[in-house]
Amino acid sequence: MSREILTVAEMTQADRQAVEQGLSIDLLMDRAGFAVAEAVMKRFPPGRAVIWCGPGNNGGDGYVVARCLHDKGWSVRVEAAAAPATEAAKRAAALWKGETVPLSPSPFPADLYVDALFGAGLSRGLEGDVAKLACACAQLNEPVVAIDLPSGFNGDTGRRLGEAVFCADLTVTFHRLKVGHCLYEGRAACGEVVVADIGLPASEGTASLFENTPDLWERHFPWPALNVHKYQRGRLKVVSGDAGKTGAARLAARAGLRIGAGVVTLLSPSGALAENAAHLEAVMLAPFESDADLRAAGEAADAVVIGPSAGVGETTVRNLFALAGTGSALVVDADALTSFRQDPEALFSALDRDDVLTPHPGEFERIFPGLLARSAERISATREAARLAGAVVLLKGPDTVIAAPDGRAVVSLNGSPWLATAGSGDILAGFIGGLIAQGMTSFEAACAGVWIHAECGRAHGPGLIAEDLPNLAPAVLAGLLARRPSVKRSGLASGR
Ligand SMILES: NC(=O)C1=CN([C@@H]2O[C@H](COP(=O)(O)OP(=O)(O)OC[C@H]3O[C@@H](n4cnc5c(N)ncnc54)[C@H](OP(=O)(O)O)[C@@H]3O)[C@@H](O)[C@H]2O)[C@@H](O)CC1
Ligand SMILES: Nc1ncnc2c1ncn2[C@@H]1O[C@H](COP(=O)(O)OP(=O)(O)O)[C@@H](O)[C@H]1O
Ligand SMILES: [K+]
Repeated sequence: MSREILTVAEMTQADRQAVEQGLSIDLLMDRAGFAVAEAVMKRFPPGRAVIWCGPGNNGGDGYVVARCLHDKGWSVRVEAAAAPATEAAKRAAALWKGETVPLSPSPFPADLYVDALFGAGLSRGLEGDVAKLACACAQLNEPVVAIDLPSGFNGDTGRRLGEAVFCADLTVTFHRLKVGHCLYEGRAACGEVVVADIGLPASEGTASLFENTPDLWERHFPWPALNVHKYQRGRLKVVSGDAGKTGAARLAARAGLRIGAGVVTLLSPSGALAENAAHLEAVMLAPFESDADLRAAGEAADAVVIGPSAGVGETTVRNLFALAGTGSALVVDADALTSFRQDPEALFSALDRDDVLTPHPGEFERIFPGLLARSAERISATREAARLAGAVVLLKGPDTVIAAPDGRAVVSLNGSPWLATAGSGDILAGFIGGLIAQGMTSFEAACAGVWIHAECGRAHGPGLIAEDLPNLAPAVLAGLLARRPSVKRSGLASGR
């Protein structure tokens, strides 16, 4: 099942629906606290726990955790930042039979700490002793478990509400992931994230944001038919830069071939032909002299990647216009984006809805100046960018976001810093181009490309360089193929 990511308002709505359907807040709080205690007991041996409780329902959950852990033999100390202020929290606190002491700004010695101060709906920064404790919390060697979200973060943006924030090794949230778990810095502060089912009614159809998992796109993955020939597996072309700047395009071309495009051709300026020829085997090579040549090449392709080391300037602008007029879908990356920094509108008017822009934040700023800074977070910025461009936009980074002009949006959670290496974005462009060439729709190809790219990065880990990524794709693809229910019937499993 694909995982929905909710805003705080959507979570409140789910909450309200549950109450309307007769579920009591006390029952939900009990289940929430029990789920946190269960997650704790699964990971940590019994010992001394300090529970930091806030005045709201997040604190209410904390009193339930205290009760559950105490019942299981833990030695529990409850520290309250303020007296319980909601009716449910008051009742939960009353059921805690142990002592409750005022919050200490420096952590009392313990084996484990629970941050039950504030949840994802927090609207202002931490202050006073709570803020002091947050700073001390960062220095703790013992595990910290956050209920819902580490306190101090905005659940809708992942941004800190003030200077001081808590950080955790484990975060247990309820019903669904919230945006604040998925975007940095909130994401970095969460540690492992567990989404506990507390019996809220399913909100299917209401969320407009999803985690990028194969469930979203694997039904449409372009596995080859048994009797396919190479041209039917898709024709991808990649535009090379001039002599001395050709490696990035070759990386993209190789990635496109690895992800399954049947025929991949590097379109090379004549002056770079010898250099490219010296480094290519299965990837084919075709020269171009003019934008008319490129137009003809674009007509005979299913997808074209333009941008990796293409060169910034008029030539790339002309080349993009030539390709944009053809029937092939474009993946517009790197220099092809930067070439339009003076006139992004010209790029947008040349694009179709099946084209994909793949900027990193620097390139994003060049073609959508100020948009990231004036948006609440990168998801709304990417959605707006897709609407403005009339194309799929993929904003790269540790929390890559993919958005379509119709408002669909997806966040990737499987990336790793090993991907932050020169040329890694070129491989991603090639993966996406290769999938589009095979007939996948552009939004799904972008999602699948990002997911596979990240899985390759994880599979390799330390020491990864961009050249490694295409060679890691076969194992990731094999894993995807094995998930396919009809894999035996397709004949692909046996390789017959
Ligand atoms: N959704 C669900 O289905 C379920 C949700 N559950 C749980 O409920 C939690 C949400 O509870 P919540 O709404 O009571 O919010 P929460 O963060 O506990 O406290 C807000 C309080 O803090 C106060 N306050 C705010 N900022 C402050 C500051 N900087 N410094 C000091 N005070 C500050 C603010 O006061 P005010 O702003 O009015 O002054 C208000 O009193 C959620 O995270 C989850 O754990 C579960 O029980 C199961 C079902
Ligand atoms: N810290 C990180 N965690 C996860 N992914 C990252 C991180 N930093 C970069 N990436 C990913 O690595 C790739 C880098 O692409 P890009 O910046 O275009 O590099 P290049 O231009 O060198 O190819 C993108 O897919 C991006 O999402
Ligand atoms: K919390």
